[in-house]
Amino acid sequence: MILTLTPNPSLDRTIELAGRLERGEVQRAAATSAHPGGKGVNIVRALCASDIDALALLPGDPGDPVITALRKERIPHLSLPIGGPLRSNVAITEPDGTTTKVNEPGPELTPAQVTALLELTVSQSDGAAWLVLAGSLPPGAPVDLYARSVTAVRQAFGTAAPRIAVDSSGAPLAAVLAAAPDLLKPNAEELAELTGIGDAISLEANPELAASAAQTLVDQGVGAVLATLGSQGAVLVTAYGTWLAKGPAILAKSTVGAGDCALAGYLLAALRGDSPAQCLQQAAAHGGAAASLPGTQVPTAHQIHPHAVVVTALTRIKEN
Ligand SMILES: O=P(O)(O)OC[C@@]1(O)O[C@H](CO)[C@@H](O)[C@@H]1O
Repeated sequence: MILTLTPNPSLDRTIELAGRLERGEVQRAAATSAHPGGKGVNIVRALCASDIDALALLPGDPGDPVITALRKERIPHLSLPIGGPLRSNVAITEPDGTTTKVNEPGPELTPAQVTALLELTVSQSDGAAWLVLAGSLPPGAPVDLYARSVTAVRQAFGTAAPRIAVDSSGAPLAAVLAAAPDLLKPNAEELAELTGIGDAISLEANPELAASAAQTLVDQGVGAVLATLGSQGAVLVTAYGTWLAKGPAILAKSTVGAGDCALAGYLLAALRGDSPAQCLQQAAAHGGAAASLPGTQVPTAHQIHPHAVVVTALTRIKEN
């Protein structure tokens, strides 16, 4: 089973425009949609679409639109009531795939609610294969919440603890490095910010540079780094080697949630015991399929084509 924690979930509203976004103008939406979101929620939606046993943990009252939608969509979840509304995030998409995203900060959690969320995460980790700590932290959550979660889960279960993946950004991502998670899933921008190497544009344009930035994280004790590089594919760096994946060119409809689907692809491949290169291939296939769908829609099995993704070993240090 794959467990995810999303401390700052959202109702993701997507507004599709028929033309370019014009700043300062009144424009009409061609279509709109709303889905329960937040990175860990998207990962569970993507895993369920591939028939993988998964559970999303999140704050949220039973009547909150996010929780209501999760129930309606039959997405397995456990929510912790917080006595107030979750946030709404807005994505505006243009016909060429350009997406403009505005994310709210989220509701303020009390120290007791943060503790309850951490305790729920530890108790639900019993028997899980993976725990994914995902997204930004809401106001009130300490910046090292993910680092504390890694430590608490490992203390509780020792060698039987789930492997732990982190998909976050900024200070919470930097703070978790000290806890040496098993997997990090940064995009190019997050990787550049975390390592101080290059920037989003240079890392996407130069996967070898992205791989060497990711290598610095593995050298610091992170188990593996899956770095998604937008249309340039993805790289995977582990203690066993470095691989680059490149999928066929796609017409992107919405990149929102594509990184989450890439991580879901990696995890489902890891769960079935695939090699690192195959996990990367599945990640790139999932991510590409998600980007070709509107909004935060997740792909189903027949929309995902791992064999169309070419994986190249950049370095191979040890057999595994
Ligand atoms: O504000 P955060 O937590 O960093 O990101 C939240 C978010 O942008 O991430 C998902 C896409 O990855 C969306 O479902 C959601 O709106």
